[in-house]
Amino acid sequence: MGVLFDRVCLIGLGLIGSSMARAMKRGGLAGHIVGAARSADTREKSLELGFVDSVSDNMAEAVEGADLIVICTPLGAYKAVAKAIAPALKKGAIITDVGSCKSQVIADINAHRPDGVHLIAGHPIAGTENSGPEAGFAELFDGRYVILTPEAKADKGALKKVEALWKAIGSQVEVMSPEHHDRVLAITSHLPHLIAYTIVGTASDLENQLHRENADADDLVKTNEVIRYSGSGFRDFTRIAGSDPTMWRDVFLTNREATLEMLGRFQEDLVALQRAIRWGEGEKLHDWFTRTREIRRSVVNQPSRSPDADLTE
Ligand SMILES: NC(=O)c1ccc[n+]([C@@H]2O[C@H](COP(=O)([O-])OP(=O)(O)OC[C@H]3O[C@@H](n4cnc5c(N)ncnc54)[C@H](O)[C@@H]3O)[C@@H](O)[C@H]2O)c1
Ligand SMILES: O=C(O)C(=O)C[C@]1(C(=O)O)C=C[C@@H](O)C=C1
Repeated sequence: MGVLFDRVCLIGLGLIGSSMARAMKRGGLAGHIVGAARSADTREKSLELGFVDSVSDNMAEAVEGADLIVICTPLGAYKAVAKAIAPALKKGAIITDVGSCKSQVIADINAHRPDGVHLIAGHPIAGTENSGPEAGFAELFDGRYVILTPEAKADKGALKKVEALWKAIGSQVEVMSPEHHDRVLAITSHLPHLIAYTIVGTASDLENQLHRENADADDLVKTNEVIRYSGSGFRDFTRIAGSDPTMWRDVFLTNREATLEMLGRFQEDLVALQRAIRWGEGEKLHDWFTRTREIRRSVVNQPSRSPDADLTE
């Protein structure tokens, strides 16, 4: 494919930033990759792993001369990042990002974006529960969707370049409005994480309660029952619930409205199933589970997805 951007600056060298850097190195897509990270440990590790050509602890210095800037930090850092880099951005540079929510992100960046600097916000629908520079890998985005959410007035040339980059990385690009993205992802990604965080926390609370109730009994439960008796269904939830706390705190605070809307719908359906169990409505339960089994089968049969890589451990 060859070099698409002479100088790329990645801000944040965690799972997603380091995976993008690795994928760009694999394809020879960037002339020079500079990584900005606050911690000396991350900077050293990133150089050692070889997915960046240089590093800096100063975001403004790092973006100097960059043609593409990719913000790969948790969402709560965006405002400060956008403000810090604004004075150092080159005219014609393109800012993009990988954040899990889009409407707020665009507002945060636009508040400081200088004239003549383009913004094409984006979100790769690929990840794991791990974080940090060592967690990344070049294949993370292979065959996966990347959603770009340019504003209607966004520069078409800049959109084409960011689209070309993701395609060269091996992803499928979809373009949609930021608002639509945030509603879709609220149900397909944000709510599932909230449910996983809830169920694992609830199980742990219950376990603590049992410990207290049985404290003087002969059959005192000594080992961690959440771990000991977890079937693979519960283990799948614990994988998701092991995701980065900072990242997910920021996702829920950023995509508040859409998440609350989807949570409301989910609660209605949960109550309907609760009622079906109470009243012994087997047919209703069976119909519901038949429909969801079909959905599961169509998900794993999607040509662009490797069967369970991201659905189970
Ligand atoms: N993890 C996923 O599955 C996934 C998938 C798609 C998109 N995303 C999005 O990607 C972004 C990064 O997530 P990640 O999984 O790579 O996280 P990560 O924790 O692995 O990496 C985040 C990086 O940002 C840096 N950072 C944190 N706070 C900062 C601050 N205030 N200023 C500057 N740098 C800061 C960290 O030091 C780290 O290098 C998030 O916005 C997230 O919503 C994550
Ligand atoms: O596989 C996982 O661990 C993920 O949760 C990845 C996942 C998702 O929900 O699909 C998580 C957050 C992102 O913004 C994109 C992808």
